[in-house]
Amino acid sequence: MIIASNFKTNYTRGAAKAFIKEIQSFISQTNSEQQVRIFAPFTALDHFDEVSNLKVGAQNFYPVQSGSYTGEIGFEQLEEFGIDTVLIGHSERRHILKESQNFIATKYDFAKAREVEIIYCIGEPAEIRVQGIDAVMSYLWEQFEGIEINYDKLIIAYEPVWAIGTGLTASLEDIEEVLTRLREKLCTPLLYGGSVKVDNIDAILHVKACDGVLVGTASWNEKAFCEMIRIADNVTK
Ligand SMILES: O=C[C@H](O)COP(=O)(O)O
Repeated sequence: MIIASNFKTNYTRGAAKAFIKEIQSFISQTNSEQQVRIFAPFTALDHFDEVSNLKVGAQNFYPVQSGSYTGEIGFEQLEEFGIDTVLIGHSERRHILKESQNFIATKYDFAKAREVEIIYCIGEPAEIRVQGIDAVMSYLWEQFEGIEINYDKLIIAYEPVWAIGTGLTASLEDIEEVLTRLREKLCTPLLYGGSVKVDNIDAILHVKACDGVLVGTASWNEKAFCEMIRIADNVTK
């Protein structure tokens, strides 16, 4: 399964390095088979010791190799550190940074052309959720506009906006219903994100169509993140 941590706007370079080192040694000692991803801030990107099933990725990028885009990070800067996994479409970029679906699709095409792994995030806000599953699915499918889903390095993360950083997790039934409906059209791994923590990860990973999790807040603690990886190791599907 895929167990991913998104640091968001947290962790200094030094703290991120210490975190990644601890996760690497946990994976090595336990021979964990999980595919672990850590999306660190740009300032923390670096060359890290090789642990085959752990990758450090980028939370964002500007869709250029390099150029005159003041304040942005292009692929040249990611390639320096061998970054080959990126987040695209995260709700905080859609809603807070106002990224349009058109711009998200441009970023997607750019990353796909460079053959990197993409964790593509989708999710509905609360006002859509209350309208029921059909409204939720229409909203989610709109977030695939311009996205070529037949890409072998694509992973989808379903993250209801109202569940992100709120402590409110979607019910297991809701997660299962959405992931099952996505599965009808997508053959990529499907993750759930939104207030995943040590106490609920086991149940979420047991949801039939769920191939892993994208964790924010609860992963910002080495011990808790290691515990989540350990729990995932005990889930057999
Ligand atoms: O990228 C991670 C998601 O936004 C989930 O964040 P959260 O675990 O703090 O709810």
